[in-house]
Amino acid sequence: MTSNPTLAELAGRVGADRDRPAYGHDALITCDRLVRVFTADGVEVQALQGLDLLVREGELMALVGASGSGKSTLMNILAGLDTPTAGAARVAGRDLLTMTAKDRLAYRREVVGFVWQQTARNLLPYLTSAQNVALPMQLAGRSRSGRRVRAERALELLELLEVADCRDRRPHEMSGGQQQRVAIAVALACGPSVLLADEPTGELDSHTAEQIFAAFRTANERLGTTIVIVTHDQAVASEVRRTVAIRDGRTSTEVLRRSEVDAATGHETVVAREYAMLDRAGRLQLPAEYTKALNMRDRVALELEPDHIAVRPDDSEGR
Ligand SMILES: Nc1ncnc2c1ncn2[C@@H]1O[C@H](COP(=O)(O)OP(=O)(O)OP(=O)(O)O)[C@@H](O)[C@H]1O
Repeated sequence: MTSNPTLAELAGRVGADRDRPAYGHDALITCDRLVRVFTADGVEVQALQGLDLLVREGELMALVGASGSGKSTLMNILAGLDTPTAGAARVAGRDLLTMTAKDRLAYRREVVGFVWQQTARNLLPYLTSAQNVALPMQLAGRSRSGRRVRAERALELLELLEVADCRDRRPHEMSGGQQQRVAIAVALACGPSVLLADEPTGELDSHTAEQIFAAFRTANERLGTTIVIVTHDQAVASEVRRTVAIRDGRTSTEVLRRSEVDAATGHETVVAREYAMLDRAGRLQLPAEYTKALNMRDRVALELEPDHIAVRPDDSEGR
């Protein structure tokens, strides 16, 4: 490293920084230092504290985190139901902070689809499955394409999600798992760029939860829809290639999984690796179990090595 850069070198660095593409320029979902503060009874709660997240087009990913870590707050913002206090959030080129009420309505109808935990919140009780799936198309002004075309698309989606046999049933005539599959079809009706699901398997047993997860995967693979699922269910979380953990209103760690094929046996195994998120200010959240194991608190010692940075317990005592 040069300790005294020349003026030309400094100018070169500034130029390189300016030409670097903006954060998240190629992502479908970009959250940049997202903040959401709630005030209840005069007390401020910082639900999101500068959260950074990038999701690329076509991803199927899970968000996990303890109760109260900010998952639902983030989902409500991405769904266009709530507005952040500060920071930036963009989905499919739409700026979620500056959208007008009219743009927000169009965004909710055309860009995002959602599936909630409570099966009852996803479907209208007095409509059949086919009518529930056709309704968003009608509301989005696709009536010009005609009732028959909407009914055909509704049936196609119910077939894709393997609940075509439920097309004439109302929600109370179906199991929880069937209702959630129909809910996914409703969420996909207008061909959204992003499908958001907040604990979609929370009310289901583990076997049904697996089937619902398979339905999300089908939607992701066959329709190319980008899907973000909030879940407490470790089994569901480990089914996806990427799981991002949220802690205290920030993304903290990320697990990436990839398949490896053994050249000799041809066996495929999934290898998982955990990463910590480094934010744009250089902040890093160390997993609590790591810091506890080495009794690290308040201050740690850092050393820059040629190919890594070592983080050691505070050794300043007695020096
Ligand atoms: N409307 C609100 N008014 C005041 N505080 C709120 C509001 N919504 C959420 N919070 C607070 O913000 C924090 C994050 O809540 P959030 O619901 O996003 O967490 P979560 O990770 O989804 O939790 P859970 O897994 O229990 O659903 C919590 O401290 C919560 O009490």
